Amino acid sequence: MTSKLILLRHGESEWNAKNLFTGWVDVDLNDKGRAEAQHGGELLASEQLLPDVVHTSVLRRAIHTAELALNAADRHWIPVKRHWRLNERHYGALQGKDKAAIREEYGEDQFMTWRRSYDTPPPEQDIDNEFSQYHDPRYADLPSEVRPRTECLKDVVARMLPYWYDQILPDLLAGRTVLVAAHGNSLRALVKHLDGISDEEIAGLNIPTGVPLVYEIDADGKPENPGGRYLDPEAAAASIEAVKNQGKK
Ligand SMILES: O=C(O)[C@@H](CO)OP(=O)(O)O
Repeated sequence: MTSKLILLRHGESEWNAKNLFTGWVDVDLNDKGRAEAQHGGELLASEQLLPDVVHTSVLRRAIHTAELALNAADRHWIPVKRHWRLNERHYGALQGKDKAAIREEYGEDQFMTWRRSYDTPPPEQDIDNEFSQYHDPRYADLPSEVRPRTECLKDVVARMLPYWYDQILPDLLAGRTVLVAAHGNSLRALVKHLDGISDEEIAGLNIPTGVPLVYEIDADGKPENPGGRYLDPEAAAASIEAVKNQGKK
């Protein structure tokens, strides 16, 4: 028996369009992002991939993407589970900064190390910075040492995996079709785990906005179709290219 796992990165956000490092800043979708989310849901409906449960982060760009996609698939009524462990990577002191300006100031190597290396986090963010979430009430129950001030992808894998094993995988093993609406880097962390991608190779993997990626998960929690299947491969390729080139003027 296999179950269907659908990964959906949120549609374009206001800060994706402005080329700003976002991380845990709670930025909303723009019009293009809303249209992408709706289109993602239409693709699900046309393939009869109908989620039984949805897991999202606690950030509105993922929450709204899930709502728009499920509405388009007529599945707006399914149970929702939200958790900070699915949040975007915390981008530390880079949150709110212009990607092209950072690339210019620090050079391509440092810029790409901060963006895509597996284990080098950006500098820590001051907890009183205007783009810090340290005092945000939605994280009030988290012990202060768990509230990130910066994260590399390795940190995201470590905080995301307990949620995978405790919440998402049990839904799949119960035979449910599961939608995970999340973020570029939290989904890179999950895909790295599912496909067994090495720490080096994961640097080259980007997730497109708003295009469902479907895995068939077996009874051991492993994909029967490694790499998954994008429901709109052309749109996925175009969006992957755009994500890759962020920060280039
Ligand atoms: O700014 C961010 O939070 C992420 C996702 O939009 O960007 P990047 O692709 O550079 O990791």
